[in-house]
Amino acid sequence: DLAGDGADLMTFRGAVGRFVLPWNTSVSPCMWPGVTCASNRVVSLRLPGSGLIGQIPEGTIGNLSNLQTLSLRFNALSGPLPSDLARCKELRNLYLQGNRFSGEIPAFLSSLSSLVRLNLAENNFSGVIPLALNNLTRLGTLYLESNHLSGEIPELDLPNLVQFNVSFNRLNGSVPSKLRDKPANSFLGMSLCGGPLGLCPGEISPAAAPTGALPSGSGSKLSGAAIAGIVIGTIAVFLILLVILFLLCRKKGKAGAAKSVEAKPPEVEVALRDVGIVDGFGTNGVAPATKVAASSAPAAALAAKKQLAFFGNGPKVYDLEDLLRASAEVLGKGTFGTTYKAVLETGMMVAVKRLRDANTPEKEFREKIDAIGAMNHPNLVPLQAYYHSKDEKLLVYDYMPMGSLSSLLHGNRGSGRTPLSWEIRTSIAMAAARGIEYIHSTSPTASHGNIKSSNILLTSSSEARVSDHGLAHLVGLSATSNRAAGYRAPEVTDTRRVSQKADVYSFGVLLLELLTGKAPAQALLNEEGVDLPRWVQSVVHEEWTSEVFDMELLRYQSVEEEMAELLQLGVNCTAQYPDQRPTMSMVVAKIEELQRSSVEVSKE
Ligand SMILES: Nc1ncnc2c1ncn2[C@@H]1O[C@H](COP(=O)(O)OP(=O)(O)OP(=O)(O)O)[C@@H](O)[C@H]1O
Repeated sequence: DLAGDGADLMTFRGAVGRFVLPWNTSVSPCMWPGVTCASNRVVSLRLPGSGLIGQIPEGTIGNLSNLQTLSLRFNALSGPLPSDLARCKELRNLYLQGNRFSGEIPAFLSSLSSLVRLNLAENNFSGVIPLALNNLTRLGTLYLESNHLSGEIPELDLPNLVQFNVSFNRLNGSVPSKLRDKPANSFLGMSLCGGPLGLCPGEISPAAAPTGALPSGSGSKLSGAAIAGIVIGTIAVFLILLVILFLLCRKKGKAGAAKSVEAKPPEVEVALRDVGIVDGFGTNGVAPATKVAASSAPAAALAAKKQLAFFGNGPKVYDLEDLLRASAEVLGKGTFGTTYKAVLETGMMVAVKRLRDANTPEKEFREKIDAIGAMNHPNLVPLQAYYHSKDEKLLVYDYMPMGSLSSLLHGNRGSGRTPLSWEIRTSIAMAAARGIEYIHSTSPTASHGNIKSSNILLTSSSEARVSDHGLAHLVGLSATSNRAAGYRAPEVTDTRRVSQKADVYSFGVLLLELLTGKAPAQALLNEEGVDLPRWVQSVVHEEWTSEVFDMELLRYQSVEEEMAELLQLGVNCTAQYPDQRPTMSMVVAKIEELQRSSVEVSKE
């Protein structure tokens, strides 16, 4: 049980990390840095580069029988591996690279049949590579480089092996047939032969073999005319493809422009007032394509009487009249109404949200909006001002020029796309988590109520900020607001009563979205999306395969553990029962830890 796991971990700490592991027995082991639990057992222990030193005793980690991931890479651990590690039958990932482990590669490793990743590189292991590793039929990664292994490489036949390296050992002989598709840099620093390393002495090249299946040059020489035909044909096909591509791009460009969230300025400039705001002409719809009649005199008089209410002590650089004169462009239509980008005559840009169906009584509205306006945090989109009348409610926010995380992740997946790096993704996760943590810190019942990727907006320097805070409570989300469906915690039946733990659930979905690149159910207009928590868990249940991650993250091999941990955090946040989910403060602490460890890895 968990208490037993905790005691074993403390013994482990006493032996190899007494002064470096800040584990506190007054809290659950699941809260200790590096420890992850599931179903009340420790399932992963990740202590990369933590200053651990010495030999791991028996009866410590070996007792963690539910362990799936053990990462002790880049420490100063030495001696043989404890033999009771053989009892960790659930182990999938074993990262021990960069230590001083010695002795033979233990035979028991071959009995850990769940292993998917095994990394023993950069240690002092000696002896031969055991043939019994062939029992590990799920193995996808086998890294053994920079040890003192000797003898020939055995006939390894691992159907799922993708990553393989035995460089810089003392191996000899030839590369076994089933490993000949691996690149030459899997076998560096030794005098091996065969496969990618060239022919072994006495070996005949398959191409030179008289009955070789591959066509060899001399027998099938092409005539000059045939070659010319092929060249001309290829060029013609290429040109046709180019024309098709060009036509497709043009078509897509046109369609995209109509749909785009970050729409181009409309051809005919429309003032905010012209969409019917304040003077009551409009229907809260999309900006008309052509300029509509100038506002009527009564409307102007109304506007003159009414004023914007500003928050904060900064200079009030515009008034309602300036705002109504600003040129407007629809950014999108959301749950609460339509949002416009307004460019004031001074060139200042703001986002104006025109609330739909906001028939909250004035007093209550003002109280709630004052509370929203008083929120001040670097990871929240600041509410600058608001306007309230019986028929019209406007909220004026800072304009976020880089748009939303949703459009960044799912918009423009074509060739012109700039991939979202691991660093940007983690910093967005960090910023969003801090924004939500701040909201939760304002009162024990305070929540955002509508966390999703279209409500995470980015500043010009790609810093993320949470938007729409407080609106779910101000206006009340309609149960039919489907775009939030994929983010909604299972226990939420009344969308006005959203708890902090429901925000954690939505944030978990957002994390999974960031890592997989997939949109949750109904998050995108006209697209299906997937039930992300269920999908991730089904893939992960099979194996921690890289398939679950966004293709754009696959090049960040060095931080694959951090990625897996962030994914696990997303899974934990989307636990079915609210009290099994972490708090936002715990989430923030975990992401901070992962960010630190990513930076350390990148320095290695
Ligand atoms: N302050 C802002 N700066 C820049 N763009 C914004 C701003 N606020 C909203 N947007 C953009 O306007 C679009 C519409 O936003 P809006 O908040 O009205 O709807 P939503 O986020 O799609 O859904 P919901 O209303 O449920 O939050 C969003 O896609 C977002 O990118």
